[in-house]
Amino acid sequence: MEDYEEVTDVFNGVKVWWASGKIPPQSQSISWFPGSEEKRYYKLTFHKHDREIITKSYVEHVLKKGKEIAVKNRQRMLYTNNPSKDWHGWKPTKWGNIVFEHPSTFDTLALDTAKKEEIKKDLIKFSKGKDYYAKIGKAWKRGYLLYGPPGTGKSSMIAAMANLLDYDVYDLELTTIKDNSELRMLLIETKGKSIIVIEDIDCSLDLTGQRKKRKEKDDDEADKEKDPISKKKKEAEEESGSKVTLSGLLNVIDGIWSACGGERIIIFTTNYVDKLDPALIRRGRMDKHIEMSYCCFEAFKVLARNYLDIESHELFGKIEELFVEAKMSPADVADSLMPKSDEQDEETCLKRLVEALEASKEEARKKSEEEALLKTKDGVVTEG
Ligand SMILES: Nc1ncnc2c1ncn2[C@@H]1O[C@H](COP(=O)(O)OP(=O)(O)OP(=O)(O)O)[C@@H](O)[C@H]1O
Repeated sequence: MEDYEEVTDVFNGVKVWWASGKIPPQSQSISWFPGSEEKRYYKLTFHKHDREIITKSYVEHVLKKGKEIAVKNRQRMLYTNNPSKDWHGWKPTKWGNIVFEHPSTFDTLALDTAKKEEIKKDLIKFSKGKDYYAKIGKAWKRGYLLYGPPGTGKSSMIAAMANLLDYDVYDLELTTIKDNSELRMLLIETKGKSIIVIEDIDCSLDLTGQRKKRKEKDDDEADKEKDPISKKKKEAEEESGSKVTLSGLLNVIDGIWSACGGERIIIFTTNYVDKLDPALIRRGRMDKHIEMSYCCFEAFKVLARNYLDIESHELFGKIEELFVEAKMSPADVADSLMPKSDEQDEETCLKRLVEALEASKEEARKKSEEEALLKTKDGVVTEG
């Protein structure tokens, strides 16, 4: 309401009158904060015989609606954890934050429609589950594991989830956390109505190997030197000096953090789901596993609508055929579909995609031929 504005409202058939006003500052001194002493107020007027309904229900209703509107209008934040050397000083700096404005939504996400609906329903059920979680005696949290090759939309999915639920996002970078107690301090500081994301969990730390037996570990060392992911992991670990362990992470997820308030979603992403320790991703911890896979024709149609504003085209038939064998990530499909200049029309972009799909199909064919050849060779060697 503007200053000195008057409005009427009707609640369960009862009419009330609201007026806004303000009390000017008492002192005339110059303040660093202009308007800080000015007091705004609202005056509510109603008939005497409606007193009971107003004091018992209406005021409560107004406060509840007010809170809902405030949540809807609030700016959502993207938090990232600062290295612990920056945690001290005149203001708390464990988490740095910027306004979260990622445009991805479930409408713009290229994904099988049934899968999309299932995920949306799951999220909405969770967000409305306060009483249910209290009734069954479980912490109000839910874990998701998003896995799939690079560029299949894992980050876009997280943004779409945050936008659907109006949650903040905490992007937790494990490699800059010194040890388990720092991890605990960070997670305790997160607020409700938030999504905590640990991206590329397989690369963050050597979380996967912690539970292996010593001997098995030693045997693995030689292989690790050859494997690029293990090598990257080892380098990250050595560089950061982080001592966060798998058991530390699990303790925080299951333990103290669960007990201190609710409505948190935790998401792990990985490109290599097979490499994760089963303890990390078992149901109960990661309640829902979502595979983000290569683009299919249905997902392509969403991208064509987003990028070119088209629902159909004569090239769609050919593109549908090519998607049966070609393996392209939605990110690569999106790149082909995006006009690179004003002269490029939908035809040019679709033709570019057809070429890319044909190249990918050819690559897939060669690969399977090579694999078949290797299998035959193996057979000959065994027989010999
Ligand atoms: N399923 C999708 N729907 C819509 N856009 C997508 C999808 N997948 C990828 N994209 C597009 O490709 C870009 C990269 O995707 P994104 O970062 O979400 O992939 P990712 O799976 O998180 O990749 P990485 O594993 O490399 O982190 C996005 O900015 C988006 O424009």
